Amino acid sequence: MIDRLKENWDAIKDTLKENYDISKVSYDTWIVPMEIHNVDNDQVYILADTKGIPNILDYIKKKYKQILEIVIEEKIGLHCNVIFVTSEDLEKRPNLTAEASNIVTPELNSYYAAVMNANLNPRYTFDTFVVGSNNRFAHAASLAVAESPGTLYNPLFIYGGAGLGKTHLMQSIAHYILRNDPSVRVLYVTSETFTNDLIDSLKGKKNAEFKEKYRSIDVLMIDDIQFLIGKESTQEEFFHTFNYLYETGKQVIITSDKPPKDFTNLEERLRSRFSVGLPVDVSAPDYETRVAILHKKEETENTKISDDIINYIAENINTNIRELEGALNRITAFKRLSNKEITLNMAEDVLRDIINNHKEVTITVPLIVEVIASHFGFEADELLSQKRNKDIAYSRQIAMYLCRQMTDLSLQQIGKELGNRDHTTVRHGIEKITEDLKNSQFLQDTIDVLQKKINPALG
Ligand SMILES: Nc1ncnc2c1ncn2[C@@H]1O[C@H](COP(=O)(O)OP(=O)(O)OP(=O)(O)O)[C@@H](O)[C@H]1O
Repeated sequence: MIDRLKENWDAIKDTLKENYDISKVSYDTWIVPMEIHNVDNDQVYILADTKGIPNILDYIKKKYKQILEIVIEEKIGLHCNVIFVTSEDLEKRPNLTAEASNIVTPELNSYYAAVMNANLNPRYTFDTFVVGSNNRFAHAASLAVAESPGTLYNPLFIYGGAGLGKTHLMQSIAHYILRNDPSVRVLYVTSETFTNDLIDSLKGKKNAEFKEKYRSIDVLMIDDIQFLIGKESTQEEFFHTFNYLYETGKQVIITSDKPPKDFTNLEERLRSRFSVGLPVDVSAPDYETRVAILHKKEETENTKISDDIINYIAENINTNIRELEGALNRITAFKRLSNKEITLNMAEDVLRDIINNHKEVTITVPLIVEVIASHFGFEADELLSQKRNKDIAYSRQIAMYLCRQMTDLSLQQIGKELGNRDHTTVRHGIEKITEDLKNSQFLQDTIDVLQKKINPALG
């Protein structure tokens, strides 16, 4: 029977995803890591990943036991009793045959339920967030908002480059609020979900449902707002949702890859709304913070990697925390699979492609200029010169646009490096390309090709 169950395990998970109302984050967090541990007559032992969260097993049981039993019966005809176990249970009692007992208080239970309803990643809490010089201010502001939502900084606008902890910080606020009071209605969505919900509501004439979902809450968190900008009807609806929540004293938290003032085609009224609150930035962590993040990750994953490997990773991956974690994950997986201690030489081998890729993607203005000039058949010097020839001038504006997109430089710095131009000229160039992109697929394709040439890792 265990073989049949194993063969059908993926199909069982797919059915759960398709036929039961499980959010993507819950599915990815709880269902995906589940494995069959054992089958004893009609007792099915399932190994669940508790992510190190104490007492969560009871919650998993309440939520998924019954539906798993139904789907297992449907798929392989086994009328069974599902029992969840954890790897810690198995370490302590390898021949475990009785259900692991976990006591969960009603308060904890309501908190876990609220975390699920709000769409939160259980890992993204203040406890697991490392504070360094790159995020100290953003962290302090987030904590202040968590302590008194809707009163201090509204909206809180967290901005910064990819993989630097914006989502983690934003969700930490939600966890903190819910831990204190699980009845607070918190909702985390990406801009994409917001847009899709709006489109569905327009198609199905379910505007009332949409409004109910987005206006009946106390804390709304919208991730990566830059993807919403420029989509006019979505932007319009967001404006109304935002106003409604703001005027009724509810907290809004937004993340973005850039500050409000840099949204060139963000409607003026939205930009001024955002400016009422507090914009805080997160930047790339320094070496000490990178080491601390890696140690924190070791601690939460309950693994131990030698310090020279941790230092090696921290020295070589310095711009993106997601990549930093990816490197550590790779070492951990390698250690688990090979079942032996990893030396620095082995780690260098295992991480060679990540670290080399990482080295290749140091993007500078001269690199961007070089790529654009050779793509359009000019000399790099011509792009930096004062020549006003139409093609050169347009390529220069593309360079301004890509420098803004692909580096962290300010308008002033870009202007300086692009032949000592004024920042207003740079802003104008970026606005021109942004505007043209709205109507030209050809320009969009050109920009895509150039970006991949500048940063092959994007290919
Ligand atoms: N200060 C930190 N301490 C611990 N982990 C961190 C920290 N900052 C980021 N991380 C981890 O790095 C990963 C990426 O972070 P996150 O998804 O929050 O980045 P982001 O800024 O929202 O990225 P993107 O803009 O690409 O969505 C996550 O796994 C997160 O837990």
